[in-house]
Amino acid sequence: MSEHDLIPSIASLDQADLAAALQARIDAKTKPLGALGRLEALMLRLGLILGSETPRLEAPQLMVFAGDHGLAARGVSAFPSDVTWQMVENFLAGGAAVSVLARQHDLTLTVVDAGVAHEFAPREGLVIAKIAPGTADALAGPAMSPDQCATAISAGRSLLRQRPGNVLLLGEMGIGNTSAAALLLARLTDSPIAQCVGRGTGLDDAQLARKVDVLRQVLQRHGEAVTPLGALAAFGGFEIAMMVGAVLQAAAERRVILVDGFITGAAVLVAARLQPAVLQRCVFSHASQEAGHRLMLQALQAEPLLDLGLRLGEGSGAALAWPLLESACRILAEMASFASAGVSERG
Ligand SMILES: Cc1cc2ncn([C@H]3O[C@H](COP(=O)(O)O)[C@@H](O)[C@H]3O)c2cc1C
Ligand SMILES: O=C(O)c1cccnc1
Repeated sequence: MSEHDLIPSIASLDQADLAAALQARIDAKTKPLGALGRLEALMLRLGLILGSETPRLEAPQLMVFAGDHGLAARGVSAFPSDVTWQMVENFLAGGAAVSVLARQHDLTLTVVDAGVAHEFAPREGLVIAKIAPGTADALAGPAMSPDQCATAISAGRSLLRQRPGNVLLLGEMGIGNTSAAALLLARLTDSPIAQCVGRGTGLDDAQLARKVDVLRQVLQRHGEAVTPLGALAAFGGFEIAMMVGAVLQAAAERRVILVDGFITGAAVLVAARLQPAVLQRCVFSHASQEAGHRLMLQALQAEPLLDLGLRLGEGSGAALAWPLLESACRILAEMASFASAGVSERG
């Protein structure tokens, strides 16, 4: 498949008239100018993405992409790879953090096996789209072949096409995937690896130093992998590549993309390097505790909504931020203006 067929074109949302109308609507509401703070920027963004002064969020899809990483065998995570499939079972059984939050907020939760090293019994809420049982060790060779990378992106796009609604909430699970995300961040922003690496599932100081050392070697081994797709194939993982496809498709369909933490951010970074207008469709849920996320947010020109010290992933931050999007839409639609409520304007 050529890159042209793989990557949809995504137009820039330049709608000066709608932006002006939205701003006037926000400013006319019964409150001092700007008093709803960053919620006002969120209203503007949602209005522009959905092309309406009174945007409505429909059938939100929380999709958790899961995959295993060959590099995990190098000791870059505090947990063993088996936790990936065990947590997939936990998501489906309703016991994980993201399961609880999805239930609380009526979000449709779909878990996607993008490449977990485990055979799952088919059941509702699980999509088996396995590219392979885990990526290869990125220190020994590329994590995936160019073909596998293209297949994963394409699968992410078609999964999105089949889902209803106009909001995608991104989540992921994959032991070792903070390493893949850090590698992508370092390569695509040309940043020192030490600034991109964090403790992930909870490495101590010595383990963190070892992780930095392993990742530095991986970067050296793949010095030629400088394009977004080249870096994605070199570093992995399947769940990240599938999210790249889902993000591109969601953006092409003008859905709102609610981005979670460090790993989903890496997928958005790759997608944005392929199609910069993707970023106009994104809302960033939170600032993660993972070191490197600050740099990633800068690269994504993102102002996250929450700062709760989260470092979990799964889409838990996206699910927590979801009610703010609902509030933004309701305020645009339902809050009175000075004129409609008969409230005196500023003297
Ligand atoms: C029980 C458990 C539940 C999780 N839920 C998300 N993650 C998070 O941790 C992993 C990334 O960290 P690292 O790169 O250090 O392996 C991902 O699977 C991520 O979603 C979890 C990790 C654990 C252990
Ligand atoms: O920010 C995240 O997404 C994150 C941080 C640590 C571990 N897993 C995920």
